[in-house]
Amino acid sequence: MSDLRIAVSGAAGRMGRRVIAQVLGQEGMTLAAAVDGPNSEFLDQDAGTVAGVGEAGIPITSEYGDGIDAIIDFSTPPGLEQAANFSIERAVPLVAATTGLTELQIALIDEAAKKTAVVFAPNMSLAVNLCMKLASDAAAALKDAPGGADVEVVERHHRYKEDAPSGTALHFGKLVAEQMGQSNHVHGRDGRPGARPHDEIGYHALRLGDTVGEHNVTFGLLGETIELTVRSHTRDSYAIGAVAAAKFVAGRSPGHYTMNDVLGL
Ligand SMILES: NC(=O)C1=CN([C@@H]2O[C@H](COP(=O)(O)OP(=O)(O)OC[C@H]3O[C@@H](n4cnc5c(N)ncnc54)[C@H](O)[C@@H]3O)[C@@H](O)[C@H]2O)C=CC1
Ligand SMILES: O=C(O)C1=N[C@H](C(=O)O)C[C@H](O)C1
Repeated sequence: MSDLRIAVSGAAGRMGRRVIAQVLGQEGMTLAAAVDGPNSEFLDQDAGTVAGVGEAGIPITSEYGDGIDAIIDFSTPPGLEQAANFSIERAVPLVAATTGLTELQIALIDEAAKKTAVVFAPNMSLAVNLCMKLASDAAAALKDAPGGADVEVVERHHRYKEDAPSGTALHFGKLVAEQMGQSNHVHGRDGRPGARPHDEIGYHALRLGDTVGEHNVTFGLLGETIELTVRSHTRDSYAIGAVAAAKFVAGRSPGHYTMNDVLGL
């Protein structure tokens, strides 16, 4: 069987470099393209060298080429648009990992899923996706807890992160709200907001040094508290999940697939 040819979007970024390292290190997988922004200082440089894993023979470019079996995108909202448009034009399977997208950009991913197989997830890590399931289960069990359960989501990331709260924090909140029905999503608190209504999920975004990524979901009951915490120590936890997702979507029927599908959760 021939190698799976992967294009990495956001190739010179923190995540792109780790994805390239994974792709180059895996049997049965080839780096077919390394795409970064049109103004990237890394254009024309070797993708493997930029990733710190030795020469790959693939230059970083601003355009996709031919012969791509799947795209893994960890870039920026415009980078995701470019990747999704290419995926739509060529029916190339897409792993969409960029967060902080607009409704229009999400609609573009939906369009791609009509043409090809797509995994669109704010977090590709095994531990985080398992924690999402646990949070959903906890929310279902606590839905009718006596006195009610207050849910707060706290996330910590590195100082360079551009969107807040994280896509993962928002997804935790969505999963909880699907079970418990909260319709009010509050971002931080200030002044005198008054007593906390039950119909609310609070989100709090911390930006600290080089923190890779941490999420905490707290269920506050009357008399006791439950906390779920997941910490990513290395970006490889996301890169490994993304590469597994690329293997999963390649050659699969069009449609949206989840990380639960990929990871068998
Ligand atoms: N779903 C997941 O598991 C994870 C998602 N992310 C998300 O991935 C995204 C990237 O994160 P980082 O690597 O930390 O950011 P970064 O800022 O280090 O890298 C982004 C890269 O995208 C490049 N870029 C800009 N325009 C582009 C274009 N048109 N086409 C291709 N590339 C382009 C930039 O030049 C840069 O090299 C963020 O949205 C982040 O939230 C990050 C980690 C895990
Ligand atoms: O920007 C990051 O670093 C991360 N972004 C994702 C998000 O916004 O949820 C996933 C992970 O937490 C790291």
